[in-house]
Amino acid sequence: MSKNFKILAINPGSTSTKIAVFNNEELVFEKTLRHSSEEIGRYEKISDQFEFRKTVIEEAVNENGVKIEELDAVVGRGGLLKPIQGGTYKVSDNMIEDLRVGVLGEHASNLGGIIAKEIADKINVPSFIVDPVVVDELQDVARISGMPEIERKSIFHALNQKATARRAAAEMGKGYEEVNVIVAHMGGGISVGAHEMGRVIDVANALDGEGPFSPERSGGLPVGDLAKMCFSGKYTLDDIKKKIKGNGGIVAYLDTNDAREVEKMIEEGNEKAKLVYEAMAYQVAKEIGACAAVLKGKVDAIVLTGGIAYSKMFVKWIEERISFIGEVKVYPGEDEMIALAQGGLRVLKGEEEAKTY
Ligand SMILES: Nc1ncnc2c1ncn2[C@@H]1O[C@H](COP(=O)(O)OP(=O)(O)O)[C@@H](O)[C@H]1O
Ligand SMILES: CCCC(=O)OP(=O)(O)O
Repeated sequence: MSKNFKILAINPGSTSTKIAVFNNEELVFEKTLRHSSEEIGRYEKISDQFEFRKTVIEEAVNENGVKIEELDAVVGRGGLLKPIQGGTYKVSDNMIEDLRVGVLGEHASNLGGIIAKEIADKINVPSFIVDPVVVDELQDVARISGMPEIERKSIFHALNQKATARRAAAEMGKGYEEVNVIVAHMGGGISVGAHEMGRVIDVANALDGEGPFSPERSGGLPVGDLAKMCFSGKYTLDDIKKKIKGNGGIVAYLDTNDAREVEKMIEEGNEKAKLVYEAMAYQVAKEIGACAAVLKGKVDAIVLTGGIAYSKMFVKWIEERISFIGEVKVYPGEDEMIALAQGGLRVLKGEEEAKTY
């Protein structure tokens, strides 16, 4: 009989920490802890959230009757490393160093690898990351921004985008490498990617002022007005960065990062909440249209996923504008936890060698 591997999967997002334990691919338990903008806003830097996020993870493991010593591996969501290919990577000291300094910036996922290694090292088992947010498969033409000093970057929900695109392909009876799919992941951050035959050839950078605005990010902005704001003397660089990421989007307009609260406001007749929420759906739809052009109109399916895909109202607003492009598949939440476990399992079972960063 083949060995059973017990794996802890850790997924820090901008508005949540998701934790799961698997026995091979079988779920033992899963827990999602949501973090309000107020709770997250207390921390100056992402690295300051290390203790808080590690503690909630260890508590969840204990509360669900799993002993850390039983684990065979810990797999974390990969963060803002230097651009790399997709796959499973062993967490190494140089990776930890890049995640700590934020070589490509700050995001909660930077803590995924750091916490995974911290827990795994204590019990002498391996730690991995899978399909980090910096997976880069952009086609050359997509790298050109329009300003030579600035190159467009691939920063997105690679783990869930790839996992859900594979699921859509499987539902159509095909392999991921045989289909063209547009994936819109709608969580604390929003990314919309054009997947051509297994490669994400273009994607709006979910983190740094591209694409649709999101619960906590500004998305793309009119750059002339932004430049004026930057040099107005009213703001520091940190202030502007926070307006783009963390305190942007829905948080800036409505003071919450929780789409469910926005829906409550709308039910109570708040017209501003409705306008802003619909504008976010409008921008997602517009970006899906842009990806359809990238794929030259050859689109096998459009996937709507992430926490906000639970919202019937939001999904309907998007569908109204894009269903002419192709079949829309709605996968609320994410397939990230199982994708993390599977990435670790492939290595533990010797089916794949872990990549070195
Ligand atoms: N049932 C729901 N209806 C509407 N929005 C939801 C629902 N569940 C979660 N969300 C929203 O999804 C967002 C978080 O999505 P998620 O993919 O978990 O984000 P992240 O991983 O970026 O923290 C939050 O704005 C949350 O309010
Ligand atoms: C850094 C891109 C991925 C991202 O935005 O994740 P969250 O939505 O979890 O913040």
